[in-house]
Amino acid sequence: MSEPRVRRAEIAIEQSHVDRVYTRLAELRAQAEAMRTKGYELGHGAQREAVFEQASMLFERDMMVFHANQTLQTLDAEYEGLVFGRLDHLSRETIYVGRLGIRDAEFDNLVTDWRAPAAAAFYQATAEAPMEVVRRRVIRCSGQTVLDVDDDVLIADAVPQDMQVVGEGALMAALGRSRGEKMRDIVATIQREQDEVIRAPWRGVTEITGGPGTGKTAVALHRAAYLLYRYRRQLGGAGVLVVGPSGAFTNYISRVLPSMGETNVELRPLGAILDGVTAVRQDPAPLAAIKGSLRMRRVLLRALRETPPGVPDEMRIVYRGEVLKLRGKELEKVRRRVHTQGGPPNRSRVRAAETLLAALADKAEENARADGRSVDREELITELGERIDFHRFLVVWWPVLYPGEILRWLGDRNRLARAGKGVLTAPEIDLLAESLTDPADWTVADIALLDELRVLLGPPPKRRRRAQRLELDAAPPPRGTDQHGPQRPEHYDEYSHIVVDESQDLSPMQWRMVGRRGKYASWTVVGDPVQSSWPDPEEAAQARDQAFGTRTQVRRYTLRTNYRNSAEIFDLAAKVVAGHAAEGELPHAVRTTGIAPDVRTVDQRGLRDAVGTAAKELLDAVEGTVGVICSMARVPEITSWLEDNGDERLKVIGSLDSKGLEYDGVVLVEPTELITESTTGRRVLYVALTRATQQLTVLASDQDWL
Ligand SMILES: Nc1ncnc2c1ncn2[C@@H]1O[C@H](COP(=O)(O)OP(=O)(O)OP(=O)(O)O)[C@@H](O)[C@H]1O
Repeated sequence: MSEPRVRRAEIAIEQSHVDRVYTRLAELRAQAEAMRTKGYELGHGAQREAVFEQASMLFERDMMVFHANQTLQTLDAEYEGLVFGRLDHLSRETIYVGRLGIRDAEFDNLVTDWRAPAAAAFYQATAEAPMEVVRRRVIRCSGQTVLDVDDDVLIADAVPQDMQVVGEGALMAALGRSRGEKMRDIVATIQREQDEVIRAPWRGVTEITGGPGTGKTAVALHRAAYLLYRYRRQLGGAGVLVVGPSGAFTNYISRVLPSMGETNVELRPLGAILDGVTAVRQDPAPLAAIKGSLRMRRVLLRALRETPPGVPDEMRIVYRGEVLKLRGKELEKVRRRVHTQGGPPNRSRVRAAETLLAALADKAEENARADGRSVDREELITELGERIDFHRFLVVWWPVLYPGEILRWLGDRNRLARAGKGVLTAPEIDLLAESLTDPADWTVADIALLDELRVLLGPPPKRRRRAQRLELDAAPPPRGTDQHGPQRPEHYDEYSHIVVDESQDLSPMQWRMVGRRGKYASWTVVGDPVQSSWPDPEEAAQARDQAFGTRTQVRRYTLRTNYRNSAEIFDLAAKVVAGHAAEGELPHAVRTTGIAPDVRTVDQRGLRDAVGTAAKELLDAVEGTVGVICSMARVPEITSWLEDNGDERLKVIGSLDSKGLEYDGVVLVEPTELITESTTGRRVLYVALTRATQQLTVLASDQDWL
């Protein structure tokens, strides 16, 4: 048979299996529906029964409905390409690999879940170590239709007469496909080096490093899905948290886990880790460096011990006809005494009352001594401690404190100078105070400070918590990959597994914030040191190790193949960091397109037209998305330039926000500006240059960046 006819025949064979799978899926769905209906009927019946019977019937109803709903949720996930692989073993046994396991009515396997041990050979078998697999086949579907098949022969001399082999390079085909708004899963083409990381043991810390486009993010997400499948009992209840650099990024990856049937994972950008407040604005690099530094912990601690603005600076109370008076300095001394005993201020009001009463007793004794009298201390303390005017004073003088409020105080330069004395330099104090004067709008770096303050202050009394919420921000916290995610208590800190993506950019204070959520967790940590924009890597490493706990075992993996960029594009990016990356730190790009990056010198006055033209050219040239990447400062301007374009595939994005994202075509505007905007500018430019899968146009008014 000719190659196209063989291919057609093989596609037809796979189509008939895929049809069986979808028929079975419909049956399972109908069964789950029926179970749910029956559960509800049981609930209605219960109303007529005696109380004891009623309770047990309602329990049974809840269990039935719960299980039915879970099954339906799994079956209803968007299974694009439910079946994507097939293994033909030496024993002539065949298994199909797919996004979930399905058995027929006789309990025979129709599809094996890709995470099951039996499917591991689909990713791990090679010609050198074939694991008894003669032929590995990737099946590409659209909806329920098989479009194509692609085979690898692993034991060439064991191919039976009647076994056909078609195609070449399912991976290359997948890599060449156009990109959409959201990242796709890679279950059909996971590579061996990636599979090893995905299936690594779950305990301790698994660290994944590698250059841009090596699939670190994809691997970390598949690992989360794998761990939940294999260790659901250990991990499922407490939950998995995935932390990404920005909302654009978490949105970009949001479809990957649901496409594998996992909805029980929370995705949160760094600006939305703290419940009740969401920040998207980034600080300029020098400011972010101050806010992220561990030194801020001392500054915050001192700030919250200061006298709150606006509290009374004198106390007067009448005791048995005599006025007892504490002046400003004396009150401050009392406040200091309470703080030096430690403990979060919101938990210290009782201690504050005791210390204040002791100071009043001292005062009364002092007065009495002058008149040659004596005072019964015990009596005074008991009597004043029960007085309403004493308590009225106490609540204003020792108010409940909220994180947002303390950070706002630091917008007052004098206050910040006192709190930062010997810790921050004068220029740092100027910069920080200025940034905190506009409190309405928190930045991403502020969130870690607010979270630190939350812990340092301690929880406000219960009935005040609502007020604290409003104090932080009225926006509801982002929850999970979708609304089906579990409802967890506020400031939940018992995740069983935490995935941190783009970890090279977490500041020490952010590590503390994330670490707090995983006191008992195992970790998957993804990063590329060469892409780091953090100025003090050592301090960050220290905070990071602390987040993991001291005796945690760390497993390290490095991915070395760049699957995103064409070799032509990556070559240019590599030039930009030459001398900034160690030998062997840069990955190897496997795909060539024959299209070199287009570097254009433009006149600054003509920039607007040049951007418009380049964007339009790329939109015409590629099928998927086009990103216009520029310095953070230029985003509003360029967005307005392209407003009239109207093509949904076109996005304008600032350099720092482009982390982790990718586009088929990229227009990179004024590369030198990316370098000068940040303290680690070359690395930021390197990140931006490695976002394109197919075509890259660089528009530069100078050649300094090269
Ligand atoms: N085995 C694979 N099969 C198909 N596509 C893959 C494979 N591995 C990676 N890719 C694709 O390569 C691209 C880059 O992957 P990913 O974003 O996970 O890389 P990364 O290492 O996190 O990159 P960066 O550090 O630059 O953000 C994605 O489009 C991903 O789907």
